[in-house]
Amino acid sequence: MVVLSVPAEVTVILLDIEGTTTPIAFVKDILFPYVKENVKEYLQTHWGEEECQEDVSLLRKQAEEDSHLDGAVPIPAASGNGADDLQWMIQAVVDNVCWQMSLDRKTTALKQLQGHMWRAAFKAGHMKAEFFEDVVPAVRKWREAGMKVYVYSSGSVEAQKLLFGHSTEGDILELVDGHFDTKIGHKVESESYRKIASSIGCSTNNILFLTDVSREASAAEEAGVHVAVVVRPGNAGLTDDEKTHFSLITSFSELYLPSSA
Ligand SMILES: CSCCC(=O)C(=O)COP(=O)(O)O
Ligand SMILES: [Mg+2]
Repeated sequence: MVVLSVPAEVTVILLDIEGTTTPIAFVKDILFPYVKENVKEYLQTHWGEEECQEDVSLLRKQAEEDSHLDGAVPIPAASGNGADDLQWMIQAVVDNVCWQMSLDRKTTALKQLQGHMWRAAFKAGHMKAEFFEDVVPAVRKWREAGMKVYVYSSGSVEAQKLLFGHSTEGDILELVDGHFDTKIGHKVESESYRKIASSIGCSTNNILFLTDVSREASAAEEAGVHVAVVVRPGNAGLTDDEKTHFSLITSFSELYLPSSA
């Protein structure tokens, strides 16, 4: 087995979700279709609720910022003119959400609504999050060795907690010391990793970030974070340069912690 030695200065392991702890197929074939298929009904049912109105306001603000983009779908402000107006507005939100999802956008507005929609499905037991089989045993081992384990995903913190709280491995939320999402910044921006280190109370070089996306790995690396790119079935391929530049692992069991020897 290939082994990647974790530098002695690392005290925090920061985990991406999609393509790292969890198969991309679970996100693309289960989580995302659930949103596309149910968003209209969800909006119709929850429209009058404060949380839903906050989600719509955030989506509208995002739509304004996106107005220069090709194919962008605007969300009009409510005119208050009866049922037809409401249905028209709901349809605009549905179209906007579907447009964003067709581009796999990681906006906070989209991720917040998705998280709220998944909540009902997870809590009712209709969905269980999949984790690669090496994840839970490795995370337990790291924690026993004194490592802190954090999650940084484009999925909202609420959605992350749903996944870890309702997984095929049971409720594994207690294995995570904390969560970060795009509210701290985007995963392809190095400043996000500096902010995460500062929020945890460590230096960037105390963190090892595991991700499947090389642009995220580069951003983290630029901030001084140690990175390993995780190669899982179904993940996007890497270029030859990326394969040479980054440390690669195919399973969390390939990480060797000197402190756990
Ligand atoms: C709480 S994870 C849901 C997956 C998701 O919405 C997503 O965008 C995955 O992004 P990641 O940063 O985990 O690759
Ligand atoms: Mg990922």
